[in-house]
Amino acid sequence: MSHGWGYGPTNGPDKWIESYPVADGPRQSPINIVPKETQYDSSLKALKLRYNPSDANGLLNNGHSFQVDFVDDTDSSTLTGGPITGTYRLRQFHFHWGASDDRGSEHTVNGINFPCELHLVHWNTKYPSFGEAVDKPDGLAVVGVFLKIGAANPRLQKVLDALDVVTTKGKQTSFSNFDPKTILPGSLDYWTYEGSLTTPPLLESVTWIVLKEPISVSPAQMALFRKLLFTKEGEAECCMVNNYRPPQPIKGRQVRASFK
Ligand SMILES: NS(=O)(=O)c1ccc2oc(NC(=O)c3ccccc3)nc2c1
Ligand SMILES: [Zn+2]
Repeated sequence: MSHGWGYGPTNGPDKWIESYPVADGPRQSPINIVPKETQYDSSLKALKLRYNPSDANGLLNNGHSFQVDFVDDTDSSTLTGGPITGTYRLRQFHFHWGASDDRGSEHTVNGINFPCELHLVHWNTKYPSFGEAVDKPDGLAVVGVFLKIGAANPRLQKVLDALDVVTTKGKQTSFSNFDPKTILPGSLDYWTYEGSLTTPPLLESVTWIVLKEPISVSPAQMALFRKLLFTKEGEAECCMVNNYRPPQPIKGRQVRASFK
């Protein structure tokens, strides 16, 4: 790709392999989850998510999505239990969404797309930093949460209300005192499998933990995501929509379920 990767016809997911050959590797993400083909594993532990709202530290339009960053220099916001061993620290969360409510998620369930998917990105503290962890097979754990069209979700509103000042690539704004646990569903039942980052560099370093229960989002709230732009201030505007990679080949991987 002569220019940076993206989601358009000339730099989108089908082109990423030109610069990132791992794109057709053995453990790529996302995948289509077929519940009937998953295996219940009674040895899987309950997820333990312990987040400190004061670790929230800004909101950024990175040109591919927007992310809420977290201070990750102590174990104050962590993921433990679940399918992982040890302690993983929350670094950021972000979303993927569609141009319309019929698509936008990265993972699918029985081939069904959701309009949006939340990713909470954690790194393994057996490594000194995110940068050291990002290319290790057990380096990252990402919790994926589906958003399903329904009633407006008041817990999302604080995040969505911050978007109007970060519409263009590179814009950031202060964002603090936010507990990501408030945007998780009531049940923490999950599917888990070994996968990758879903955007370049597509590193095969992610233990995926996809929650079975979606959270709600209203059409009006989805419209707020779609007011963001992929482009910088002053450039020809390109709406930030369809920033999702389609499901990738399972290549013999087992998807385990934490629930019957
Ligand atoms: N869609 S995804 O698979 O969850 C996914 C995909 C690609 C990602 O790159 C990063 N980088 C940082 O967070 C970062 C953290 C600290 C410093 C620099 C970058 N997180 C990612 C998550
Ligand atoms: Zn993501």
